[in-house]
Amino acid sequence: AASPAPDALQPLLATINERLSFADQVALTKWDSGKPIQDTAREAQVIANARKQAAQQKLDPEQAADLIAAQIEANKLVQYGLLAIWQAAHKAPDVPRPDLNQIRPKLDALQARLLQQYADFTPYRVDPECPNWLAEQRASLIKDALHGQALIRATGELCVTDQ
Ligand SMILES: O=C(O)C(=O)C[C@]1(C(=O)O)C=C[C@@H](O)C=C1
Repeated sequence: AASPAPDALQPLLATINERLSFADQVALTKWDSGKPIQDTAREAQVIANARKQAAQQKLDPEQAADLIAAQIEANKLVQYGLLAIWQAAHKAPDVPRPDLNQIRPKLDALQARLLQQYADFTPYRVDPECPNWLAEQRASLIKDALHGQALIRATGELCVTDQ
């Protein structure tokens, strides 16, 4: 029988999903401000933080950077998708939203946990069952097509299928 998913996977996916869920709030601030979704300087800062944090967590800085880069790509995928929907509708949801400078510290705050959980899962990335575990556990987190695609993007490099 196939081996069950390691305990390290579920918390990692929960944190990946938590980070992704901030994309909706970020997109609303960008709708309001008209600022571009892409903020290259901020991305460089987030990734530089990941490299620094990796050193403290027995994690290869390049792998930490790659993981966070995938999270940023997934975040933008949600934002572009939502902005396109709101543009077509000429309106965005009328819900209260924090400022971008209140959301960014929340993204920063979960990053150490995300990297720790990634470090804990690292030995299982090469397991031949990894893609099956991922497919199974992702399914329960998907709330709609857009966020589903983004979660697929966010976790697209978690399993190492050849080397
Ligand atoms: O902070 C922002 O402005 C975001 O849109 C969030 C985020 C991220 O995922 O960290 C994504 C896209 C930007 O290019 C920079 C950072």
